[in-house]
Amino acid sequence: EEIEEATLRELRIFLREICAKLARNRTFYIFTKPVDEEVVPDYRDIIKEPMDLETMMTKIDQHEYECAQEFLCDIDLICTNALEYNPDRNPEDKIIRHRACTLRDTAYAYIKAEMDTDFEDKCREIRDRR
Ligand SMILES: COC(=O)N1C[C@@H]2C[C@@H]3O[C@]2(Cc2nccnc23)C1
Repeated sequence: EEIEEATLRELRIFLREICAKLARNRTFYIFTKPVDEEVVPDYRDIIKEPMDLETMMTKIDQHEYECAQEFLCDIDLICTNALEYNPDRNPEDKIIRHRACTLRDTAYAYIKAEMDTDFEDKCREIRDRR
């Protein structure tokens, strides 16, 4: 109902700012857009559920996140995809794995630092009720 819609609106505003801040960080450039299948033809043979920050921004606008935990699940997906597709000991793979882990840790830190725990609890209660 109306109070709940106001809460979800506030969540979307908060998540857009977190998502934009991550996308502005040049360390995370490789995660800002979907991996181009013309550039990397086998990517979608290996990674069954691609994810990136631009797709996440669209999901926010489509009301697909009802709490911060669901947003962080997609951050985790970006990270595990990168670890799975780039597993080798060569320098390029190591760099992208390090960037993926840094993206994950930075996202969790931003949300913990800037989100009221009882606001997240309220979002989860609304989600669980629906
Ligand atoms: C999240 O991004 C990734 O997991 N990848 C994996 C691909 C392998 C490597 O880096 C990527 C793009 C690319 N293009 C050309 C040649 N090699 C690469 C980005």
